[in-house]
Amino acid sequence: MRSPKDFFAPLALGAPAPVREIPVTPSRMIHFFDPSNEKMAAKAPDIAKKVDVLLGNLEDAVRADRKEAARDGLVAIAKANDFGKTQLWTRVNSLDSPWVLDDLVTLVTEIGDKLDVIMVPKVEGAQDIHYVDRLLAQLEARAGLTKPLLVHAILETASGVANVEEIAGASPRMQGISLGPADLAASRRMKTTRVGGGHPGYLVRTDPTGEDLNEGRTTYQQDLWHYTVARMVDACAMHGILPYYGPFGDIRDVVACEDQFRNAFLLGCVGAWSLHPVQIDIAKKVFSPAPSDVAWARRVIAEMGDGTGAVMIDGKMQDDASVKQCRVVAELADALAADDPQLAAAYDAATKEILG
Ligand SMILES: CC(=O)SCCNC(=O)CCNC(=O)[C@H](O)C(C)(C)COP(=O)(O)OP(=O)(O)OC[C@H]1O[C@@H](n2cnc3c(N)ncnc32)[C@H](O)[C@@H]1OP(=O)(O)O
Ligand SMILES: O=CC(=O)O
Ligand SMILES: [Mg+2]
Repeated sequence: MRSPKDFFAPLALGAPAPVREIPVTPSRMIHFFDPSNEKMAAKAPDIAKKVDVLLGNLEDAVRADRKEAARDGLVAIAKANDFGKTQLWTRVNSLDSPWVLDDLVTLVTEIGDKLDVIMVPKVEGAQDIHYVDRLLAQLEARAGLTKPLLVHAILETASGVANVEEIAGASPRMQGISLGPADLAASRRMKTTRVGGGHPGYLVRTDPTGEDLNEGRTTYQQDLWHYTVARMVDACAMHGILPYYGPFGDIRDVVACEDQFRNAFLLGCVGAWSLHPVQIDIAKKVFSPAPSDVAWARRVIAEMGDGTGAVMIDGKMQDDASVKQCRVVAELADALAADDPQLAAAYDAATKEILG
């Protein structure tokens, strides 16, 4: 464990100083693509215009015999394109794999100036972040980088969940954490066979209404991921980093995907992964606050004046605590609207309707 006095000191001579605040730029969807897949790679520059984050995936879902091709493909794409405000991230192979060392050495030295965040899978504890932290500092120094790379952990092992608070605070590079429900289910020996989402067998049932135990008993499907997402959100908020829902594997089921993303949004997540182009707009819609919520938040803020005391608005009591919630929504809306004239117009129109 680093002494608090040294927390913000560079970990290698010549490495850039770590950031003190994690930049809060839009990251509603982290769009995954396989840089070794020629069709997907060809689409990457166009997709980059529609997403907040483009992520070149080198880990699971890339065939073992395509790992080098994926790494080289990402280097080529990054060198050939300027993605403007769209962030470029990568997911490297896991720390126990034969590929990760070359992933990190190649990516940082070849395209370290183009990359924003390195996603590290299957993080078990702070020790994994410490390893990556030092190695990145050495590589940044070698590459002469002036901006430090940030690190994003995937929460997808039972041990990672048990240690999530120390992972979130392990390094000033920690940008955020994503839930990885597929590997987490396997690690926990859950009996699901899916990539994220719910399960019809995970339910509660109302009490019996008579002798027949099967008669008139409504069941309600429960959210398998509630506990982990909530715990991850708290760990991230405690350390000033950003929480994300991860993958939703049933690409066809755009309805349940939207539900899962919205649960995460309401609990505090800032984004989710898009695995297929069809999931990009779902994430954009869900992780941008609804115009009616923004209008309401702006109204509460306006009516609360200096933000203290209590007022009644449409029969609902508002005070210091609700105005703080409203500020979260209004500030997110302002940040997203700054780069999106259509969203800005929708927010202003809804606000005008209720504030005049
Ligand atoms: C548990 C985890 O680790 S999740 C994270 C790892 N998984 C991933 O990254 C998966 C990424 N996505 C994919 O591999 C693919 O989307 C799949 C396998 C799910 C589906 O692929 P396909 O069967 O080709 O889907 P589909 O036929 O609907 O694709 C339509 C078009 O979109 C393209 N496409 C599909 N996914 C993507 C993507 N993520 N990015 C860019 N283009 C894509 C396809 O190449 C195809 O192009 P074409 O019209 O020129 O042929
Ligand atoms: O990597 C993601 C997961 O769900 O596993
Ligand atoms: Mg995984």
